[in-house]
Amino acid sequence: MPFETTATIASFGGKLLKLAHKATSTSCEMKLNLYLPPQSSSSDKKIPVLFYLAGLTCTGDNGAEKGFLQHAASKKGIAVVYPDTSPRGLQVEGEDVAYDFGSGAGFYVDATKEPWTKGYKMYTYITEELPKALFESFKQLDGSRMSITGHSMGGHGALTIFLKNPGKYRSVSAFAPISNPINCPWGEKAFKGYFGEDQQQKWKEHDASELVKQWKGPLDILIDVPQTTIYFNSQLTIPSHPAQGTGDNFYKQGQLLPENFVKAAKESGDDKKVELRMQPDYDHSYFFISTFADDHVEHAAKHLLAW
Ligand SMILES: N[C@@H](CCC(=O)N[C@@H](CSC=O)C(=O)NCC(=O)O)C(=O)O
Repeated sequence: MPFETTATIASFGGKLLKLAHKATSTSCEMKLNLYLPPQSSSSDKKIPVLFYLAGLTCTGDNGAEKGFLQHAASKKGIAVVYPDTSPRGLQVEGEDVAYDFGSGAGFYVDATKEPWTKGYKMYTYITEELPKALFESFKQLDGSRMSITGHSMGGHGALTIFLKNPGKYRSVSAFAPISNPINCPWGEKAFKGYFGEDQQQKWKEHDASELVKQWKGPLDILIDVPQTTIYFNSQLTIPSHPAQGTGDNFYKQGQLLPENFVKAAKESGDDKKVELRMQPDYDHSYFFISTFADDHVEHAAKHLLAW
């Protein structure tokens, strides 16, 4: 369906469009933000696209307003898409009960368990319906050059969507991603609800630490996690006691488990480069994301602008 543009806001020399469209996969109107860098109006060349998937409780506004990805995107000539994190207002019983399930918590999967099959199809929305609609409506976007990144639940979405679709995205990176959802409380709750407790194979199909074991060929992934221990290029040191004090409470609670992802990548081959940077003192918030946003856009640009 075509997009309605509800606002146009100047940002870093380009334009942030607030968009809405009726989506079939999610059975509702979906809102999103699209950042068009200055190059999209000053050049005839099509511009590549970076998808930013947000975390629990977010809409497409959190990243657009607080993530600061537009700063580097405007310099590199990259468009940024900020989708919503779930369908809205479907009147599914229980969808607004908890912050970590239902509204604002679609987990970028297609639910197979009732009653969530009604529209909790964020995997299809993000990988198929949204890009198709965008490339039909915005001819200056280059559908053959897409990258993906995300935060927390959105980091899980970015990693799994990239790993499940070889060749579709040029690169992936993540901020504090839920890296092994089948082994953390957030993931267990979501997958139990959207797939069912007995669907272990389905759970694994949406777990980055499982998917990376099956990846064929080289990988180049950037992950930033707020904490106080240093990891670099798969050189793994698992802390016996997670650091206390400042840092990421969700990491400390075992919700993120990035070590499991690095370990799985490392075990699956020497050509899997995962640069996991533990960033001292930062917390899980958008202060962390905005600080390292330039690096993640640079990482995407390295792949999007290479050919
Ligand atoms: N309200 C919850 C915490 C929710 C939260 O921290 N959400 C994060 C993403 S967490 C993983 O997906 C977020 O991005 N929030 C929006 C923001 O603008 O910061 C609680 O009470 O624990």
